[in-house]
Amino acid sequence: MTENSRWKHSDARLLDQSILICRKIKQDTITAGPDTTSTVLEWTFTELVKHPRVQMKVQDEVRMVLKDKQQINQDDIDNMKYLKAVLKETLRLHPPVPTLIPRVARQDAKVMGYDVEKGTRVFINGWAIARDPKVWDDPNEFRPERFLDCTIDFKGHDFDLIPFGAGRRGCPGIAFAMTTMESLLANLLHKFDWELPNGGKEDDLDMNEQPGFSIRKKVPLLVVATPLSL
Ligand code: HEM
Repeated sequence: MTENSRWKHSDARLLDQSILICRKIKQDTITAGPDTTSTVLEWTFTELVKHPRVQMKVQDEVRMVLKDKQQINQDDIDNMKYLKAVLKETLRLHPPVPTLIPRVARQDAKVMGYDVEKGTRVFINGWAIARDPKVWDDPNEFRPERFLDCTIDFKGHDFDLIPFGAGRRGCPGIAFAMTTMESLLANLLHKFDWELPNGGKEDDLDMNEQPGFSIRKKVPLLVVATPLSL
């Protein structure tokens, strides 16, 4: 093998590896993206139908900001503080990846007095952390107002709220996910009112969770959308 062909061989291997990594990223992105965002939106509508007061309040905000506008832009979304609080509260109560992605300890460590041996598989229960009564008042209540005057955010700096994980392997899709969910939610609340079919009552809603890649509703949500102009 000539010097030149050796280089070609290693180049080809590098290229193969890069293609594999790109495929993996694409695969992760395709599976991690739509499933999680649609799960959060389904829970958001479930909570809004269950809490008509909140639905009315967030619709008032969206309709006041948008008026007759048909196209939403980022400035409009930035003026929707309550809509952002509604999404945050949904992510707190219904994080779609509740125990994050497991980690393996690369070396022996001591965490808050506990010994974690090298090789231990560690799950972080973000779901339980976000319902910890030591941190959250009425932790099981859906109350978006708690986020109006609160600096706790979900970007990985406040460990009380980590629906997107944190650190080097935290979710890279956070900005994309939030922009998608905020604009979808604003559009759907701007144009439609949402209620249960056949005069169903809020208490009839099944709030059970279905385990899977993301924690969806066990019974899919069925709602009636009434266009605003009717
Ligand atoms: C509401 C929407 C989403 C939620 C709640 C969410 C949540 C998460 C969580 C909890 C992790 C694990 C982080 C950790 O263990 O620290 C993760 C990883 C990941 N997410 Fe998301 N995600 C969402 C949307 C998206 C979107 C839209 C994309 C892509 C466009 C995406 C791509 C990824 C990828 C590629 C990883 C693996 C990162 C790595 O292993 O380094 N996610 N996500």
